[in-house]
Amino acid sequence: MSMIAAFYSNKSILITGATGFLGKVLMEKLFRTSPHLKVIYILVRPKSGQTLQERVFQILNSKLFEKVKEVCPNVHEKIRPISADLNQRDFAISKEDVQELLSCTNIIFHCAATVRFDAHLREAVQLNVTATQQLLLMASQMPKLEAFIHISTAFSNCNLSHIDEVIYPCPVEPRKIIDSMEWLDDSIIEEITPKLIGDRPNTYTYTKALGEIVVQQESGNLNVAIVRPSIVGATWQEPFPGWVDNLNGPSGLIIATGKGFLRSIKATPTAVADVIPVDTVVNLTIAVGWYTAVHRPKSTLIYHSTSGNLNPCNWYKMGLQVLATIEKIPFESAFRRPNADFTTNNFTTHYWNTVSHRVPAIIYDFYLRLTGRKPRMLKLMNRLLKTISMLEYFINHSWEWSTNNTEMLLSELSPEDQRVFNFDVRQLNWLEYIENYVLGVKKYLLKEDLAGIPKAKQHLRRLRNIHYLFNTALFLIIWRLLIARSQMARNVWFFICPLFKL
Ligand SMILES: CCCCCCCCCCCCCCCCCCCCCCCC(=O)SCCNC(=O)CCNC(=O)[C@H](O)C(C)(C)COP(=O)(O)OP(=O)(O)OC[C@H]1O[C@@H](n2cnc3c(N)ncnc32)[C@H](O)[C@@H]1OP(=O)(O)O
Ligand SMILES: NC(=O)C1=CN([C@@H]2O[C@H](COP(=O)(O)OP(=O)(O)OC[C@H]3O[C@@H](n4cnc5c(N)ncnc54)[C@H](OP(=O)(O)O)[C@@H]3O)[C@@H](O)[C@H]2O)C=CC1
Repeated sequence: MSMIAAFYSNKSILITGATGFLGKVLMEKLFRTSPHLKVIYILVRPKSGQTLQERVFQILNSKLFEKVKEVCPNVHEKIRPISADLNQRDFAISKEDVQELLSCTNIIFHCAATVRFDAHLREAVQLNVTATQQLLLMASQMPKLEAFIHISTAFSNCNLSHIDEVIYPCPVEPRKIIDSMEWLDDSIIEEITPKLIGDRPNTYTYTKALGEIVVQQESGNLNVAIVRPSIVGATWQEPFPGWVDNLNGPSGLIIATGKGFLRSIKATPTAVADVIPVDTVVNLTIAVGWYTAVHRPKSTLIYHSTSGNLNPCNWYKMGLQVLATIEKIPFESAFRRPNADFTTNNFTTHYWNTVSHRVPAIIYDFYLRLTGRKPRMLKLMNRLLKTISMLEYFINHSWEWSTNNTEMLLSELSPEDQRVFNFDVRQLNWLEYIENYVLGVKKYLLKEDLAGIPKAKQHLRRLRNIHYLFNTALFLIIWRLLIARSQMARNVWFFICPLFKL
């Protein structure tokens, strides 16, 4: 029997961000390995016109939770959605719910955050700093609380090239930032944001770093730990390989590549692609909750959930495997034949963005107009290029993260726990993982049936023929124009004609 699984039996757990990518997998794993846990409280806000119940129903009836329903048939009775909005003071949680949370909670996993790179600083501070501060205040009033696990990011200190499992200071105290958000108007905040974030690329990484300092400064006597995942990708093994449910990180770019939108991206091919499977992050997080509660370390421990120093893969290898898999398992209705490459300097990036992205989009929009349809391709391409410009920072830098605490924790686990809560990324086979990731993007993000592969391949053959025809026609038009204007071209033309019986 797994000691960690047994630890969570009869426990009351609070997960923030449980409706997110990481939160869903965390909830699924807890229910599947500790079906006798008492309750999982999840802070949920109404979204896209769905009520709390509808959102929970949708999650529990998703493919991700299929196995849970076998081992924990009454899972719907053990999940307790609590209406909350982290944007509001006190999270807009009812007094009754607050009382229940304060009196019953044993473990907190704080996953909620805004992960948008372009979030306004006010929004990012509210969600990634102030909300963390407020949750810590709530936690300090929980008599039964055994551990508070804060999910940060390995990129919170991405302005450094070597990052240890420690909390680094920020130039401005979080409390001063939180207070200034109370009275500064948006335009002034926008003006000072570049100065505040300094050499960090966006408000996301900056506010995640501030959130860590708040955990350090405001945890009081709480038993806290911080987990820092790098680029969280699809599941490696459980509950099944390749599961992913959002466009963040590599997923969106895999789609853009497979659909033929993305033809080039500025990357450093040899840079470490520090992707970490979401189930690996979750296994580490659950083990951290157990270790923090049972062993009660004297200080706040930071755990890096990264792959680069233990089992490195680079962007070149990842990109090649993405393309190879798409070749074998194409996506349906591609705009163009998938074919992408990395650029390594700004000039070629701008050149290929014009030639391979914007000009084809303009031509296609012209075709849409001719056929009486609304042009949309250039707008979509520009949004994709904006997205890529925000992601490029992370694929043109390499970082070294130490993983002493994570490796220490792995050594503390029994063989059974190492099997059940496997976060040993050294066992990861990258080619297999990337293939399953692309397959998962097709099945779980694009909702494409594998039975459609022959049709998708036929569509690609058609696109190839159209591509050849277009290039041939373009060549002939240019050549005819040249012949009309150049004696040299005429001489060459009349020389080669008999050779090829033209
Ligand atoms: C030699 C061989 C070469 C082979 C080359 C082949 C290429 C292979 C590609 C695959 C490998 C490369 C992968 C690299 C990417 C990895 C970088 C990830 C870095 C994350 C590090 C930090 C990790 C964290 O701690 S949190 C991570 C989570 N956050 C994110 O990932 C970013 C979140 N997203 C945003 O911040 C926004 O989307 C933003 C700012 C990027 C764009 O905002 P905007 O409001 O303009 O657009 P949206 O409405 O959000 O979306 C617009 C449009 O784009 C679609 N989309 C959204 N995200 C992505 C994405 N990541 N990739 C692609 N497309 C995306 C979205 O669906 C929208 O489309 P619509 O049709 O309009 O809905
Ligand atoms: N994805 C990644 O690559 C990485 C993620 N992380 C960290 O992991 C954690 C989870 O990330 P991930 O799952 O990818 O992010 P998602 O965007 O998928 O999930 C974010 C979660 O936070 C919740 N949330 C956001 N705003 C509010 C709000 N105002 N009130 C209540 N809940 C809110 C969302 O709820 P709702 O569903 O209602 O929007 C959602 O459940 C974050 O702390 C992130 O920084 C760290 C490294 C990498």
